[in-house]
Amino acid sequence: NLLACSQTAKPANQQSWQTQIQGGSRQSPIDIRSSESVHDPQLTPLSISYDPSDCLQIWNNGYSFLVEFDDSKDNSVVSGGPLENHYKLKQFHFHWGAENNRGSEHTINSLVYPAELHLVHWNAEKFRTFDEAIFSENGLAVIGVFLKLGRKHDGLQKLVNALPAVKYKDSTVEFSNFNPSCMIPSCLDYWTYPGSLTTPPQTESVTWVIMKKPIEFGDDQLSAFRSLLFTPFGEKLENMVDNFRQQQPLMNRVVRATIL
Ligand SMILES: CCCCCNS(=O)(=O)c1cc(S(N)(=O)=O)ccc1C(=O)O
Ligand SMILES: [Zn+2]
Repeated sequence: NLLACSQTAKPANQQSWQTQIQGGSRQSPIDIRSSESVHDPQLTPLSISYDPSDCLQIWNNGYSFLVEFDDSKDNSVVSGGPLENHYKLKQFHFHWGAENNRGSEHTINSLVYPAELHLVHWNAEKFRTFDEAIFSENGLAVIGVFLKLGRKHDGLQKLVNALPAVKYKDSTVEFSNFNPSCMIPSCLDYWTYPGSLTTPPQTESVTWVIMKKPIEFGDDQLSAFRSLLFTPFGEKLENMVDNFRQQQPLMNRVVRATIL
């Protein structure tokens, strides 16, 4: 048959409506099914150490707000766990919903959280720049932390107070002396799996480390996230909400879990 078959067989769990990058086999986010995760006794605890003086600014990039760090030194790093090298903190950002029943990118047994924090790190032992690491195997390590509604998070309030200054797309405000360690849960148990960025270019360069326990934050703090805008000053007001990607097929990946 001269005509190439246009209907190549798709893996059973790959839906045609998934926003798959061409030929992507390890896309993020995913639903983590705890019963199918593999307890790996060789997974050591993560070693996380951040220097608040590396914190530089907050930037509304029209997709989320990024808190950016000075990655020219070796003071804010993560290592251990599934990571072969030490990775430097570049930025952290969040994903959240317009309503409390959606917002996180990863889910746990289909349980959705109202928001998810991503701390983006790059492998400074193997690559010279962040931009190089984005496009490289083992280039990035992103720590994901779920946020659930409850008590106000005192550490987060300093960040929330700065958000009105970055209401519009492309606005930036100086932001210093913030220690992201205050947003890491006290329980360091995690799941880990090989994945991708969840925003373009969705490169498959990320080792994901998803903390098992959520942190709590308050309704007013989530409302402050939702009062940011996707749009620049002077354009139609579009609230920055629902900035999460649809779940992607697991395909032939295994999610490993710690037994701490
Ligand atoms: C040069 C293009 C950079 C794209 C990736 N940048 S990033 O900091 O890794 C990032 C990661 C992620 S994610 N959700 O961690 O994959 C989301 C947004 C961004 C961003 O830059 O907006
Ligand atoms: Zn993210």
